[in-house]
Amino acid sequence: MRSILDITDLKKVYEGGFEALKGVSLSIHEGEILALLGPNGAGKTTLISTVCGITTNTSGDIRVDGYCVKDDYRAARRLIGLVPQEVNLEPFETVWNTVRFSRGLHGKRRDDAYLEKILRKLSLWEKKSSRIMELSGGMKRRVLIAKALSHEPRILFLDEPTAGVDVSLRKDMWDTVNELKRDGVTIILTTHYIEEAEAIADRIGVINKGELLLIEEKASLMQRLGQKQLTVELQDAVTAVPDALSDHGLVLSEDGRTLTYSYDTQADRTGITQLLGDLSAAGLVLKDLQTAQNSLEDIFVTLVEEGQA
Ligand SMILES: Nc1ncnc2c1ncn2[C@@H]1O[C@H](COP(=O)(O)OP(=O)(O)OP(=O)(O)O)[C@@H](O)[C@H]1O
Repeated sequence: MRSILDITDLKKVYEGGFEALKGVSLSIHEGEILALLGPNGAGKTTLISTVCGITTNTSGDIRVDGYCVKDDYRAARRLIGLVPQEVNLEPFETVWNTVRFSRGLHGKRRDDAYLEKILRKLSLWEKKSSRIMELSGGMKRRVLIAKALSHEPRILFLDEPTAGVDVSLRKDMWDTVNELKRDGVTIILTTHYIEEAEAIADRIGVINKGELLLIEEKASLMQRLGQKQLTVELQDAVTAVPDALSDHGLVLSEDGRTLTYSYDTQADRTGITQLLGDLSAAGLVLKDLQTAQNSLEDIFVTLVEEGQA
């Protein structure tokens, strides 16, 4: 797969000595959606800001389609669109002028047909003459995207695109992001919402305390780290897990009615057959069985906790 952004050993030490990025290396594949997950203060915004030239890196190398962000700033920056976390629009300006000025700022020739296409795609065409202050929060966020796309970038950074946005708007945003991907735009988004990464990302990177803990295909990550749980509902409550079942690592619920067994989905043997035999031999009558896959959230929490330990 062709990479469109290569970051090598990126370090950022802020004035005052705080080390926000401690040597991050990653490559972004052209056309993918990468979600960067991490708790508050992990370094996600710092990473985006250094790639976009808003802050300078202390050391390391950043190349956008081969162009060095330091030595070839203009060529590199032209390929990037940034949708910032904060809505930073001029309230009295119209939607149309906002995107037109933004295109001009990047030194691109006027192309009203292209801007119309972008506004239509983002369902903003009907609002092109409205002033920003007249728009809803969701529309303002879409204007930020239109602005970021105004100079036809190939990589779009979205810094927490759905922070504080209600559920239905969040889903709209995911549709928009997917559509941009279909148009060939490479997308890197940061998020606190694991469900967001789960819903739209092709690959997931986890950052904590300035370090990239992992970067992996979503599907393989979930399969590799995902455990499954088998929950057994008992006909009659028990006060403790019978001794004969102690090898299975079962967890008894507080009401004594359910036993939970965790198993590795990748293992050759899950141990379920043995468990069911032992349950029966222990005289327990089963009322119901359920299995559930660990969510990305469980995986993420475990990773960050391991990193902190
Ligand atoms: N200008 C600055 N000067 C000093 N420290 C800074 C500066 N900007 C950010 N930091 C620190 O760097 C760390 C990483 O911040 P950053 O904003 O990159 O995190 P983040 O992962 O984007 O967090 P959030 O999810 O809360 O936005 C934080 O501890 C933050 O306080």
